[in-house]
Amino acid sequence: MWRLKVSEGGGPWLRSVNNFLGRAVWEFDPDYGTPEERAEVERVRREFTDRRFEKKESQDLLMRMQQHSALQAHDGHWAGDFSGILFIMPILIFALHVTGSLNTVLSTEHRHEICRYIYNHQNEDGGWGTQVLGPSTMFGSCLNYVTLRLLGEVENDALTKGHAWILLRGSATAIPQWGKIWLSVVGLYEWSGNNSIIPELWLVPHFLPIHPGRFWCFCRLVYMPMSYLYGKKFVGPITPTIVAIREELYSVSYSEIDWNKARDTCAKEDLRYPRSLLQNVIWTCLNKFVEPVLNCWPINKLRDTALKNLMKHIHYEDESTKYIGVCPINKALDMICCWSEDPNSDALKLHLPRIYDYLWLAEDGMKAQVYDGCQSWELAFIVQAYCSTDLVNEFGPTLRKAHEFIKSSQVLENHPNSEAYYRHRSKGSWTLSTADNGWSVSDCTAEALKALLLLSKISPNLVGGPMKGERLHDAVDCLLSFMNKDGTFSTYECKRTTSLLEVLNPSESFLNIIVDYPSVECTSSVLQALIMFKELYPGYRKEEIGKCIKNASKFIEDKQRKDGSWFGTWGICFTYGTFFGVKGLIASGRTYENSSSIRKACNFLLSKQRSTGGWGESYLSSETE
Ligand SMILES: CC(C)=CCC[C@@H](C)[C@H]1CC[C@@]2(C)C3=C(CC[C@]12C)[C@@]1(C)CC[C@H](O)C(C)(C)[C@@H]1CC3
Repeated sequence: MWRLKVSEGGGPWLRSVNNFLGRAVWEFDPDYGTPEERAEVERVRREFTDRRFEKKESQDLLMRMQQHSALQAHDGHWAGDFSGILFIMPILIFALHVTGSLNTVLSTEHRHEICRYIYNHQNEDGGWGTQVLGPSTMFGSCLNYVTLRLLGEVENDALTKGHAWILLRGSATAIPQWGKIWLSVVGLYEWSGNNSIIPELWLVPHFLPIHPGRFWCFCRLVYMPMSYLYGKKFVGPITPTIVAIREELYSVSYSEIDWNKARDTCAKEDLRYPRSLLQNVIWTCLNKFVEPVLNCWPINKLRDTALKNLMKHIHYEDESTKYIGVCPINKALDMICCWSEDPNSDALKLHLPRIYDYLWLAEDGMKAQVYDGCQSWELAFIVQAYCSTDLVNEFGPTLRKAHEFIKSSQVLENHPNSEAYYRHRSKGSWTLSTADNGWSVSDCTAEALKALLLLSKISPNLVGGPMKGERLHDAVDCLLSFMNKDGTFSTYECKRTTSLLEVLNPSESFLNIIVDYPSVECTSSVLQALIMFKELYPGYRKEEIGKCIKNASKFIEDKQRKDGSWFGTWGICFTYGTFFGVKGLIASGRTYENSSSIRKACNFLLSKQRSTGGWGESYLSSETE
């Protein structure tokens, strides 16, 4: 039976800054579990599959069975599923396929569970969505179809239906940009059918707004390996399976495809953000003029320099995240880059055991998470919830373990030579997940600090000793370092460039990915943390904190919409945004009586209450605003 291993790791190829705290990995142990327990696992799996079209999310039943009496893991955190995006497992499988490590990293049981998941989440029309709840797209369908084929699946009804879906809607030539790039990497699409992702862009002077070092970290780190692979025109091993899939994905034979035409084709199911005229002009110029010039002697010497530079940055990212990466996408792509540089490299060996950090198991099968978890973030809220009840005395041991977890998950140092690699300060911060991930986030730091400050008010006999003053100061220094010029807060870094550059986003699938925009959520979390800190430590960086509180609350007030709500970027949209908007304003002294913002927010929330008494919202709010 499968078992969840928490805070474990070891061996020569797995490194950690804090003994793997928070690492949750599923392992198959054939001897584990009683016959009754195994029968129960089978039962919940069957139930999921039988009802898969009505209820698309799993309920994490296998984890709940493991944790028996309570959900908290022995290391203090609450493990759980953090998945839902259907293009992440494919890129991980592509990376394993390209590097020849599919069967060494994934056991037969892993592969079996991955297929179970993909089949369970195939839509009734035969395609796959970009995410579990969504309608079928070319992106989701092609990538999941190819993944099943790479995992050795052949000739069955599900594949036949998937295949038909793809061919009926214009075939894989109509996959959006990211799909084109990934299919090119595994040899299922030609690089000439892609738009340029010029590696030389990284060589422009850093003071220019267009330097990728100024882009939002996800965009920067995902396009970094993409650009490397594009620059090298890298193609993985052309195995007999790849040759076979080439003939399945298209309506004409692979050798007859018009790649020039394919470059600008995108299925209507996938075209969320069609390109503007200006964008078309830019991409045509890049493809027709810039790229050919860059390929001419002697300018083409630049490409080598550009690629070497990119690889240096890729190694830095891998090392500073202990080979986890800032997200699974860049992890998988970086892994392919490392392999293309040297198939026997230590870097590749260090990448492999970190694949498991992204895999999660539930009754619907094995899925890929969007991050290596959200341990620190969730734990901070759970602690705050406990502290808001009068049950603290009854849950001393739970809070003590959670407290220990927060203290041990703080990032203690900046990454070496961080500025040269465009990294923001990390000393004193918390990540969304584990300390090994290493990427500090403004609001994750704020919420962890809030939890610590609340715990510091409870007797140490009950919840353990408070964190040392110096480390609290590090946390506050780090929070202040995240402040934008106007007193607002973005996610991982400060806002570094202008939104005019969004014109360079060719993805068709994602909006606003070039700039790290301030959000009401991040600004509110930091505001609350600073106010709570100021009450306990009034003297520390008094003026800056005071100014920050003023600007941040003003930003929140200004961002409120006419109907009293706030647009939330990072959760299900208006309900989530309003929750943060209100909490921020209340923390800074606004009340129902003295603030029209709060009154408007109340009216908004009351107007959205449902007849059952609760609140809910469609995930489509974000897209349709
Ligand atoms: C689509 C791609 C590229 C896949 C990787 C997904 C990441 C980019 C996403 C997944 C989860 C994600 C939405 C998240 C965030 C950033 C982008 C993430 C990491 C952050 C950390 C931003 C700040 C937010 O306030 C909050 C902490 C809630 C979220 C958490 C999830």
